[in-house]
Amino acid sequence: MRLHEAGALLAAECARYAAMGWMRGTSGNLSVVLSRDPLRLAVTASGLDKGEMTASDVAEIDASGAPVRPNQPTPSAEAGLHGRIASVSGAGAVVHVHALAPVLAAERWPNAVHLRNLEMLKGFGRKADDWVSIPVVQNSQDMTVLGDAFESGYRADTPALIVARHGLYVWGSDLYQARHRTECLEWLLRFIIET
Ligand SMILES: CSCCC(=O)C(=O)COP(=O)(O)O
Ligand SMILES: [Zn+2]
Repeated sequence: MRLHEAGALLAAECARYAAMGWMRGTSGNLSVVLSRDPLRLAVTASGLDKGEMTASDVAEIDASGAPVRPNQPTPSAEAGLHGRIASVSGAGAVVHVHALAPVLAAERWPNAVHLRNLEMLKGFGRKADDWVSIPVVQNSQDMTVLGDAFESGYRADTPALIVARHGLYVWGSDLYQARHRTECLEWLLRFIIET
């Protein structure tokens, strides 16, 4: 996929998340894999209103989150974690939203949020009666620290990470699978808090 095509997809997806209230202010960021070897991702630009993105508001980064082209927008401050997640998991797209439910759940369960016996787990790629634990890591401004915390708790069957007092990461084979998983997991986290 070319960078401009990826930018158009990312802008459209951001508009959907913003409409759901999960990218308030300038929060949240998205990425999609452009190539696997070497790993290159298109990631949303930093500090913009994600509900107003255009196809040009995107940067190409490597696996460490470093920009690989001159004269492009500044990549998301969280680009390094996107690169790490895509590298470790093999995902084709990574979603980061600032929905409230994951942050509330992490306050209540600071190590992992456990889910079971819920039909919506099927929308997260699991069986309804699986035991599913969403890992929680402490927030950090250092993406290497966050990436190490992610990797130490990584399980291939659990494509999500809650960053305490910050937000939610979810990944999938493409932006659509990642969105469907994000929507279902947000529902599950809301359910577990409210019950
Ligand atoms: C109020 S948003 C704080 C930064 C953040 O957590 C985020 O998701 C957005 O950062 P970006 O650099 O991608 O705009
Ligand atoms: Zn964030």
